[in-house]
Amino acid sequence: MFKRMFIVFEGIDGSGKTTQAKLLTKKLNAFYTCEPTEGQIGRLIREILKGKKKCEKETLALLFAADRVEHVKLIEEKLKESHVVCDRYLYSSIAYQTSQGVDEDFILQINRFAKKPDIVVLLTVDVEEGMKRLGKEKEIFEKEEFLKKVQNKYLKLAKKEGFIVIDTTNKSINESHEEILKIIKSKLWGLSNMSIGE
Ligand SMILES: Nc1ncnc2c1ncn2[C@@H]1O[C@H](COP(=O)(O)OP(=O)(O)OP(=O)(O)O)[C@@H](O)[C@H]1O
Ligand SMILES: Cc1cn([C@H]2C[C@H](O)[C@@H](COP(=O)(O)O)O2)c(=O)[nH]c1=O
Repeated sequence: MFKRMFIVFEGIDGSGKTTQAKLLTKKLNAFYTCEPTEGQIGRLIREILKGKKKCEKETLALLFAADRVEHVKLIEEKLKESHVVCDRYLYSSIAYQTSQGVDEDFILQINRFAKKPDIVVLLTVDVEEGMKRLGKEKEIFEKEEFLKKVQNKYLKLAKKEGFIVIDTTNKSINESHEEILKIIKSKLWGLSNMSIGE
């Protein structure tokens, strides 16, 4: 039977998520979306990430969860029409906010409404290489030591939850895309016997 897939890309800043999520979206004729969203809560989060506004780490965790409540509604709507490719989701909250020192159970509780993705792709990168790829205007989490902690947390989650893990460190954008596509195609065929782009 035909099933539309909810595919999530995760990884530290500079791992190549946006680039790869957009390439896959095009290939699958899917709907692309990201977190933080472009909505009013997402915009407030961006100001905090740029250091223009400050709040407690638990408040930030609650803002990400609130933004996600709105986002899940959109994702469910879009899944009626096509596959959905999402650039960051719940696992960003688990990896980043626990690395900031927020209690993991608190994060899981406030995100218990979150729809489970069908596939999660974790992109990894050597942290120094990832930092080099980023622009000059750094956001609050774009610091080497912090991102190492976040990546370790992601790798633990990947093992527990069965994410697809792809290292982009020494690969070109196209090489990473081909590797992702190959695995996603086999998963899609395995899950629903459907053809790509349907
Ligand atoms: N495999 C790669 N090799 C070299 N450069 C890359 C690779 N993948 C992405 N880039 C470049 O690195 C920069 C960051 O990529 P991208 O925005 O996709 O990363 P990201 O993981 O979404 O980062 P962020 O989380 O900070 O938004 C872009 O300029 C992109 O062109
Ligand atoms: C969804 C989500 C995001 N973050 C962090 C991770 C990044 O540092 C920024 C988002 O910026 P990007 O350019 O889209 O990578 O926000 C987080 O800490 N928690 C979350 O739930």
